[in-house]
Amino acid sequence: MSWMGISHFVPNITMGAPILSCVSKGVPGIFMDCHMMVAHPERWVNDIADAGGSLYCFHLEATSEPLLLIDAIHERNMKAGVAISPDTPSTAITDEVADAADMLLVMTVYPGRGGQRFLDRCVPKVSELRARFPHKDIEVDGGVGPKTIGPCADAGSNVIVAGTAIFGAEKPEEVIALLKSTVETAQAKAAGRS
Ligand SMILES: O=C(CO)[C@@H](O)[C@H](O)COP(=O)(O)O
Repeated sequence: MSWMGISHFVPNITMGAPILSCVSKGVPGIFMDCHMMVAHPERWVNDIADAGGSLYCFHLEATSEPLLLIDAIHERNMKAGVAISPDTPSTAITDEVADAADMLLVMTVYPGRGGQRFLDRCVPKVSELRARFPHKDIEVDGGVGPKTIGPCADAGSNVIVAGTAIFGAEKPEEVIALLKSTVETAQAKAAGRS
């Protein structure tokens, strides 16, 4: 599987397991990328799996046993994501953890709320992870929109979370199209270089 061929776009909505359950019933087959900005992420794996979660992304800072947690997520047939907050270096994600995970998430704002300013200083972490893991899904989340997607895409991010940029837009579909096309163009450029 080549990351060059993968590009997800994830509209960001804050919700818990009961709402996920309703969404999964109402939209059968929907891929629900669940970013768990919680302490003790081990506690919620079963609830999210039962509610129809597709990917369970936990914060590396919130667990001392990331490999066991990834196993528990996989046992419930979900993909596993590993997130790092702005002050955590990319090197905190060991090769072993990255190999076990399905996706790595570089937060480009501090976890907590939407509408924060994009932190440019997090972008080099995307490049570092892309260099180490050419085939891994790498997500960015926080302050991503038409003005900030370029550096994320060029750094090698192929999974984009956007909240304010979409839900605050007059024409959300145009923003979505722009985010997607920026990632696709960057991927095509990177493929030409390799
Ligand atoms: O929840 C978080 C950060 O706490 C992020 O997922 C943001 O909510 C993304 O929203 P925007 O920054 O795109 O508005």
